[in-house]
Amino acid sequence: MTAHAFPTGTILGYPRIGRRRELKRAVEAFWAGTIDADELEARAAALRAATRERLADLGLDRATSAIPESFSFYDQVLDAAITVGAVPPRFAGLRDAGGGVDLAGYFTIARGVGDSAPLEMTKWFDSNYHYLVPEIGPDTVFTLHADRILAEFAEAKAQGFLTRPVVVGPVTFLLLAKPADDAPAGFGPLDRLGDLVPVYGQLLDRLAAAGAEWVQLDEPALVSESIDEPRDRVLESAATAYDALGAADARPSIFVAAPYGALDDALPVLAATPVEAIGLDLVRGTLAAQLDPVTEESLAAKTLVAGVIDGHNVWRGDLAAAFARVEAVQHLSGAVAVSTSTSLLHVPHDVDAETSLDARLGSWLAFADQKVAQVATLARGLGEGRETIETALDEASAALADRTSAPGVRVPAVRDRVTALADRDFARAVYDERVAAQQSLDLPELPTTTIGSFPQTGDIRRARARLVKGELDADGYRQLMRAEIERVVRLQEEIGLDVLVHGEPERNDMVQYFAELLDGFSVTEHGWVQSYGSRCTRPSILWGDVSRPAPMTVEWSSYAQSLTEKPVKGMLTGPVTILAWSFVRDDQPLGDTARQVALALRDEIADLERAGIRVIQVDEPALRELLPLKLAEQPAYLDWSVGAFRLATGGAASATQVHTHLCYSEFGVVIDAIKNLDADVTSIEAARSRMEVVDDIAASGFAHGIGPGVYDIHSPRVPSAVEVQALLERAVAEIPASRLWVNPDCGLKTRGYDETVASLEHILEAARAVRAELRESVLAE
Ligand SMILES: Nc1nc2c(c(=O)[nH]1)N[C@@H](CNc1ccc(C(=O)N[C@@H](CCC(=O)N[C@@H](CCC(=O)N[C@@H](CCC(=O)O)C(=O)O)C(=O)O)C(=O)O)cc1)CN2
Ligand code: MET
Ligand SMILES: [Zn+2]
Repeated sequence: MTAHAFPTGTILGYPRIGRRRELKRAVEAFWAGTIDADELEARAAALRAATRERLADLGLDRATSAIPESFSFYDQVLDAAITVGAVPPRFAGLRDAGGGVDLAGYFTIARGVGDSAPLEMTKWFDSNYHYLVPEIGPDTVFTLHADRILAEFAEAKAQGFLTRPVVVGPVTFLLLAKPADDAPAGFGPLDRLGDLVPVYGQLLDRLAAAGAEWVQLDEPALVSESIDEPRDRVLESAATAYDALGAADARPSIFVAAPYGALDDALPVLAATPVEAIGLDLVRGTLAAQLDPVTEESLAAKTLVAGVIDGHNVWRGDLAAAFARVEAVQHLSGAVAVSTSTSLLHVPHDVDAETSLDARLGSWLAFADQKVAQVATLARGLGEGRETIETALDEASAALADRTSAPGVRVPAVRDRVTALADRDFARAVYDERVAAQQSLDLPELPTTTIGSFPQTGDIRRARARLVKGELDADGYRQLMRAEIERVVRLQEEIGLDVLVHGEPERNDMVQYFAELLDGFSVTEHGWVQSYGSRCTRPSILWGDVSRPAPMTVEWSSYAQSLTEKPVKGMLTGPVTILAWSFVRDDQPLGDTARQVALALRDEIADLERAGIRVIQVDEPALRELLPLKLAEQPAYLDWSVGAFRLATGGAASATQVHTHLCYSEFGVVIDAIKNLDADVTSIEAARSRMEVVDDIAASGFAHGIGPGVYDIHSPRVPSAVEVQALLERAVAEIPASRLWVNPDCGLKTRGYDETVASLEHILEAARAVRAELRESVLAE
């Protein structure tokens, strides 16, 4: 093969949802049946074309593979699964004559249909992006379906671009997969590497024939030590895969990207393979101080793609330091390129779209477009000399200095309160004492509840949009939300739930809502970031010291409680999750910031108690997400994160039942941390993995209340009562009924009312049936 020069500036990927969420709207319109597949394809193609032009305008080269083809209709891991033909048998009927699946079929695998549950969804490394988990068994037949990848490359070519296809690499693909249901014990997807790699080989072959000069294979799994596979085997697999792929004659040059941290011992392994370029995350990782001579020699012959612009955060940052990092890499290889540390998928499109943002704050920020421009600047410095970019470096340094001294960044009263904290602030009374005090709640066996949100209807969102636009005044908005709360409370009473919620209609998002009410945060208007599929969030920006000027939730919760005799759960988002789903200041340890947020929540809990709220849930769905990928960093993280939760809840009276909620599975790894949260009741996601997690819980000795989810709220499917009953029976077999709660996997905000009511009714029916079974078995004894 001919060696191709790598472009001097590139990015690992770009947001695909569209500057105004055009893709979300198109995809949802297709699901709703208001546009057909051709129309959806046309809109997606227009979006891709606009993205390429934009990236070229921002300074990425049109002709040298600088622009990545990183589009996806739903998820890049699902795309890879479809590309290699890994369609689970339950979806075999969706395949066409050639074995591929069309767009409708693709979405069906993502979202489920009838009795066929969708692929499981879980967090993509330590981000708030969710991927679909491929299911691989011993019999999965890998066959190439490259039509989409080839079509997008050809589409770019016709537009006058030579782009770089991006695909999840084979090792990461298998490491992120789970064994198919019928796989024998001891089987792991990685066992199939030898069968999968030839299909990637065919893909490279086809891309070369189409004229691709470079292809990017993303291998973030090589960075993570939190992977259920011995490290030796991971490294061996990387060597095997890239030796094999590299050996082909007809192939594009291979760029292996390793975002989300340092490659560490995987760097020598990749260096020893024939791949032409390696991407290093130099924001999270640093270059190893010492590399062995063989590795040094191999690296000298490769292109090193220096990921120095942070793809995971929105700060404009220290551009001069980033450039120095690029220069340091030049000691290793004569061929160095500038890039982002990760795909820009995690950041919004454009700061300039934020016309209401404080200008001073805006000058400290860089969203995707600004980051692309930063890459282009550094690439120019690399090619033409540092002096040609001196002004840009100085301007970034000045913005950084301005940030340090701006009002609100350091508030003495907030800092003094954190400094004064003592051990007792992190602990409640012992659990048994709390259980006794909470008897007054008078709950039945297997108490039923929901996770907090009820469907966010178009009416609710439109009301909020009108409030923002000034078409509805605060009082009118308040009346509409109160009407919604009343409706939700009545509905829960009719269905027969035991612990009610107010339904969270007033929340645009469970983090943004609090960010808008706390000092130290700012929010954006258009700063959308894809969370999963068509769902997006607008992460808030935590730039200063955090404090609570006034109560945030008391009015809504106490109104809901005034409507019913049943306990209404107060609903707060926990400190770790507020941090995880915001863009957080990087000028102090996260743990310090977490304590500030925790104190604000602690005051809110005290106010809720005073208002007569007896059950309070503090959601921490992101506890697992922020767990560092490197084992050595995990204990310190678990210490500050668990500490922040305990600080937030530590002031609650014994009679107040503190709940927490976590979703996105893999609880095994954080089960001790969950225990240490010391909540009275913990609800977790379990339905999509059919209660697998119950084994982990039983084995861990977890001894507080636990509600493994029985309804997968990410899918439009309504589970039958029989199905829910089977899940509950599985749970009762492992967990004492006295500690078991019955609830969905997560909040219901993305569901419609019809599905919600039907599903909750089935859940109640199943709970009653299992309660009856329990009574019978007691009588029988
Ligand atoms: N931050 C965060 N991260 C999270 C989660 C989460 O809830 N929050 N949950 C998990 C992921 N799950 C998610 C579940 C749902 C949504 C979701 O529903 N997002 C909504 C947007 C939510 C929102 O911000 N809503 C706003 C703005 C809504 C909106 O789009 N308004 C329209 C106007 C209203 C209309 O006419 O419909 C507009 O701006 O154009 C509001 O309600 O006020 C969406 O994609 O559609 C996102 C993530 C993990 N990570
Ligand atoms: N209380 C929140 C809700 O029900 C928890 C969501 S966790 C992603 O929506
Ligand atoms: Zn949840």
